[in-house]
Amino acid sequence: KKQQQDVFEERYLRFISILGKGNFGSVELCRYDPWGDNTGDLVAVKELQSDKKANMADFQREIQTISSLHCDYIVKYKGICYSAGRLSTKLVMEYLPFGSLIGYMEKHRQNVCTRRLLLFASQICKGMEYLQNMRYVHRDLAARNILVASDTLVKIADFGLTKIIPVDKEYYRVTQPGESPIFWYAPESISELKFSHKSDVWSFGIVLHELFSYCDISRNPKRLSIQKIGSYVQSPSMAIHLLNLLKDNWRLPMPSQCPPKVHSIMMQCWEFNSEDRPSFSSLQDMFENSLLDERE
Ligand SMILES: C[C@H](Nc1nc(-c2c[nH]c3ncc(Cl)cc23)ncc1F)C(=O)NCC(F)(F)F
Repeated sequence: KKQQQDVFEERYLRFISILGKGNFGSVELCRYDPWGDNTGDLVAVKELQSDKKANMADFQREIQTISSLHCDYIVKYKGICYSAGRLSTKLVMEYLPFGSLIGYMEKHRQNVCTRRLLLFASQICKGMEYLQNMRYVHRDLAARNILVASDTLVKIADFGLTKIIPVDKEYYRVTQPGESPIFWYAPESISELKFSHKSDVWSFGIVLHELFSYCDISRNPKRLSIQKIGSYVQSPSMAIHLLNLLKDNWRLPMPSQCPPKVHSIMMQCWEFNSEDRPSFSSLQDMFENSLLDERE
């Protein structure tokens, strides 16, 4: 059923600042203020950067995706705003004041304990479990696409690359790679452009590494992989080098002070064969247990 789309009138959408640039759109902080007295809500508004037709189809799919998701661990859809003359649609979402996980960690890493990292990990896992039950594959799960709602709540965002798994298949094969974040990609995604719930599990393992590295830029997956591959390698063959490393069982080095249980969970997410990786529901159980064990 077509969900009742909340329509936001552009004339009441007051621009405040640019929050950032996404896959093919930019997100602005606005206040929706119909009364004109600054009592309206702050909202995050995503609009298509360029007016390329191809992107418009992708953007419509992103709106379709996010408007169908209702989960505490996924950024909330609020509605759409038809821009002047219907030239382009804007996606209106809830505004999370604590910003992206990367920025939050840069600011607060001193007082984020292991227990809180495990809480964030289990919330991302719950969001991914919900996404899997809706037959969606995120395809861009990374700390840069996690938002912080409060000191004890994170949410998954940016559904620009999300695809629906067809009912008769276990995976989705994309046609063109685009500017792919290969350092978050499972081997089968690098070599065959195949994406599945199990390739999202691989990316979840990378997010775990980012979390337990406190999103330290000097230890981020891209930097650590390029250090291993050699920075002289140019991009198309970068993927081949990375794939061969993964075939030879190289994996990202464990973050310092990473609990052994979390180390083992990451390694399970990074099993070369997708069917050997855990599901998000079994990952959820592992977090329930390790949350109980973790003192602090
Ligand atoms: C392109 C946009 N970039 C940024 N967004 C925000 C942000 C703060 N608060 C927010 N509240 C709702 C939304 Cl949708 C974004 C923000 N902060 C810094 C950014 F660089 C974005 O969407 N990034 C993906 C993700 F949302 F997952 F971080």
